[in-house]
Amino acid sequence: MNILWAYYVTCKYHVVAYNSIFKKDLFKDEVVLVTGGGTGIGRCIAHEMASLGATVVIAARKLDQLTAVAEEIRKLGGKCDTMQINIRDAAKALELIENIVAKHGKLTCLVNNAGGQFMSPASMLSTKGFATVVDLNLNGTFNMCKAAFDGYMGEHGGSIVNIVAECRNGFPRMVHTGAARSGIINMTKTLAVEWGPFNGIRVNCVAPGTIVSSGMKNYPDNVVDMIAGNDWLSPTGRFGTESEIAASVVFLLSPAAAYINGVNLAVDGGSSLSKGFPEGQDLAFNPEGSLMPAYVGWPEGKDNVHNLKHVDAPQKINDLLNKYKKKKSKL
Ligand SMILES: CCCCCCC/C=C/C(=O)SCCNC(=O)CCNC(=O)[C@H](O)C(C)(C)COP(=O)(O)OP(=O)(O)OC[C@H]1O[C@@H](n2cnc3c(N)ncnc32)[C@H](O)[C@@H]1OP(=O)(O)O
Ligand SMILES: NC(=O)C1=CN([C@@H]2O[C@H](COP(=O)(O)OP(=O)(O)OC[C@H]3O[C@@H](n4cnc5c(N)ncnc54)[C@H](OP(=O)(O)O)[C@@H]3O)[C@@H](O)[C@H]2O)C=CC1
Repeated sequence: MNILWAYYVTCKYHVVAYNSIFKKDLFKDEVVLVTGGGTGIGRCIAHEMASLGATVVIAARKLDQLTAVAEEIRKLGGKCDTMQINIRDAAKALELIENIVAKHGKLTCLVNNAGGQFMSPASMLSTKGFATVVDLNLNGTFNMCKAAFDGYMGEHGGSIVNIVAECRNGFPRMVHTGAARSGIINMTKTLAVEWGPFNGIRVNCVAPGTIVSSGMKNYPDNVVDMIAGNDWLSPTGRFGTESEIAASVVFLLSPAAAYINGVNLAVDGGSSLSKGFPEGQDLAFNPEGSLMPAYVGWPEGKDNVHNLKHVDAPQKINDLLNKYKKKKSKL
């Protein structure tokens, strides 16, 4: 009898714990701003958060892309609004936050996903080119954090996730972004400490490795070719998916991460640990293909979990997803 009772209690509390974290309305009281939410990783984060009940505001420069994503989300039953922003403009950033609070009553989560760079060896890079990428990524992310603090979170609390890039061992051919993203990682630690006492604000980073996403469309064909042929250099034998980045963001914004503050979560399949072993040397990981199937959570639905038509990477990189999905993910 005691054993049966213990089993009942274990099951009951297991279910309670499970529901308390993963229920579909987990974010129903949250208003989430995702910068760069009209494309790629930002779009996927917006979908995931909306599917968990959040009111999502997506913001970037190109309104047409934002409108299309908002329509997708609304068709699936989610709540999504669009607003225009250039994150390099600090005054406009504050205006954006004030508009969100005026319209939606609050801003409880901010995902600083907007950003980017171009590829260039440091020796060929102009001073202006370096400054431009630092301004976009480092200053732009600070502008948004500060605006969120001044416009709402300083008084009411909230949670911020800064998307950076895996750059543990530097970033050859992208010195500007490596410097900017490392700056964001350090800034995140400082803000976590300074702003924690303001109603429990949490600030964390997610550092994607190489991800099959629309962002790759920004690179010329020769760079895409080079990237597409190098997935086996990761210990997982593959690149990551937009869904795998979105899942880590959802986790960090959720109550499950309530005691996580100031961290940089690498979502890179361990590739940052294996850098320094170029092709042809002893660490050839999985030339035959990935042993870790990809998690593709969005687009959602039983039959289209692996229907990847919404992922909008260059063809050569998008095609890799078919290779990665061969073994069904247990997730
Ligand atoms: C093994 C490799 C693995 C690779 C992993 C990749 C991991 C990362 C992936 C991603 O992040 S996905 C991509 C996400 N999205 C983007 O990157 C956005 C694309 N980039 C841009 O939008 C722009 O490049 C920019 C960074 C925003 C800059 O645009 P902006 O209009 O502000 O600058 P410009 O006025 O055009 O130029 C300013 C300055 O920079 C120089 N410059 C611009 N592009 C290049 C280039 N391709 N090569 C060299 N230099 C460039 C430009 O010449 C200007 O300087 P000056 O010439 O005036 O001195
Ligand atoms: N894909 C990958 O392998 C990796 C990506 N990342 C980072 O993840 C983030 C998302 O990347 P991904 O989805 O792949 O790439 P995308 O290029 O698709 O996304 C970048 C987004 O940022 C927005 N953006 C750029 N500049 C500005 C600006 N000045 N103000 C407001 N919005 C801006 C763009 O919208 P718009 O042009 O309309 O303004 C776009 O939606 C980026 O920061 C990227 O650098 C990091 C590591 C790896």
